[in-house]
Amino acid sequence: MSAIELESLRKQFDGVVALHEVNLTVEAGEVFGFLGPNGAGKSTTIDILLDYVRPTAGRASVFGYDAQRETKSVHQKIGVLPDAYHLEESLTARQHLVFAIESKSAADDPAVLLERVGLSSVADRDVGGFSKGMAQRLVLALALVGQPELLILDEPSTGLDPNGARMMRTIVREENNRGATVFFSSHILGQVEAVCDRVGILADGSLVALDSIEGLQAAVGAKSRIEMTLDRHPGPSIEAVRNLAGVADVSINSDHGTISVSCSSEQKAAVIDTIRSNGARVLDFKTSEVSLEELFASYTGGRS
Ligand SMILES: Nc1ncnc2c1ncn2[C@@H]1O[C@H](COP(=O)(O)OP(=O)(O)OP(=O)(O)O)[C@@H](O)[C@H]1O
Repeated sequence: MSAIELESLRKQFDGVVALHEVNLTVEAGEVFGFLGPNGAGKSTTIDILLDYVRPTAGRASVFGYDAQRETKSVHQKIGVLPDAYHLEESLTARQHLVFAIESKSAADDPAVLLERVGLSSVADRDVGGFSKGMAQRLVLALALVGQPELLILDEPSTGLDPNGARMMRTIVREENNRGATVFFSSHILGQVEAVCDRVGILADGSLVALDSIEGLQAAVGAKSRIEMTLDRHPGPSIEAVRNLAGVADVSINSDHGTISVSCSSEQKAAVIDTIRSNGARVLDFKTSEVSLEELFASYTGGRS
């Protein structure tokens, strides 16, 4: 059974088409990263799954339940960390959790949830005085109430420090290990790369890529990045490098005399030879795997 199914989903706000005919299936048990530049349509998709927004056409379902017609059943399956949330300033973190546990008729222990998100020491403070990161941790704890089958996390790392980001990754893995599907939108691509089985990239309301990270790397044919330090400007050989088969991207940093090339692994030697053929000496070079960040830019035209 699929956890999320979007079928020809379209949303138009007045003059703006936020989603064009989006088709997507997220399988139960997956950790799925939903990526896209600002305004791509990620929050709109999540809002449709929760029935906060109605689609113009098409259908969205969660574990077979129609998001618009069977909203209550859908909500019972989902724990959500929304893009925008409201906390009651005069209530403590523990009181928020107690309330959420009662309203979901769940059996969670608030102390355990507070411990998991690192808020035990501030459990009884009013959340009015919480920092952005502390509030974000609390909202994550609220999303975990009732062991939902599907966790929807909209930009979960917002405001988190590096320890908080690590905690988030640990929780995503723990939740997935107990069987939950995790659907998570993020701009912090390292977060997605570290935990996701598959990613979908949305750009201008259309899904432009859908694959594993390795699959995306193979699809753009650019698995390696070479950074070279040269003794002079590479001159016309730069165009020759750009034209080599298997080269996806070339950028020059004139200030530092460095050039950086994304290419297929087999073309690394050809890239260096082409630079040398123009008389430039390669003083130093290092190679690395292309990051998801670069893949993202290549799919979205660097819009984010
Ligand atoms: N209520 C609304 N009324 C009009 N236009 C809207 C509304 N909500 C979203 N949009 C438009 O729909 C498009 C998609 O917005 P959405 O918030 O889904 O993007 P996003 O991918 O979540 O972006 P971000 O990363 O900035 O949160 C944007 O052009 C946005 O301006």
